[in-house]
Amino acid sequence: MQIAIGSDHAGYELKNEITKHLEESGYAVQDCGTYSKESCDYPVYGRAVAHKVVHGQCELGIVICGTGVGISLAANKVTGIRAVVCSEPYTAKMARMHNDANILAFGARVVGIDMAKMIVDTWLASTFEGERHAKRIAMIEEDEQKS
Ligand SMILES: O=C(CO)[C@H](O)[C@H](O)[C@H](O)COP(=O)(O)O
Repeated sequence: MQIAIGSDHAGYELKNEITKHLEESGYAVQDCGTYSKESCDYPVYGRAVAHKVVHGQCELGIVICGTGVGISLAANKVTGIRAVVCSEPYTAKMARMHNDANILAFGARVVGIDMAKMIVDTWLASTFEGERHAKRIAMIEEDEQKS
């Protein structure tokens, strides 16, 4: 599976750790930047990961900033993206099972490396349940088309 990953400067080091973890777990990772700890703007990287996902170059995406908030807001501006901020595995699991989240976000200033790995592993191991949840996702998509 191809996974797109991106971060701003605040998430740069955690992005590298998570990339290594994903590759060791057998995933192919497309790194959308940033590529240093120099201060930069999270919308650039949230958008880049979101485009990889909506254009089918990657099945899923992971975005990291200080809190996960800014970069997920940016990703969610791209039609078809459902990005969620998760600080623990339960929300990550439900975000896949009920919300079919196609981008996972978290904050490098919020979670440590071990928690981040648990969040990522749980999210990737979970699958969308469909049924009543599919109807609700369709409602969100309908609203997206209207706005
Ligand atoms: O968007 C954010 C806040 O929700 C992220 O945490 C950013 O990484 C943060 O704003 C960057 O802050 P900095 O003071 O420029 O390092």
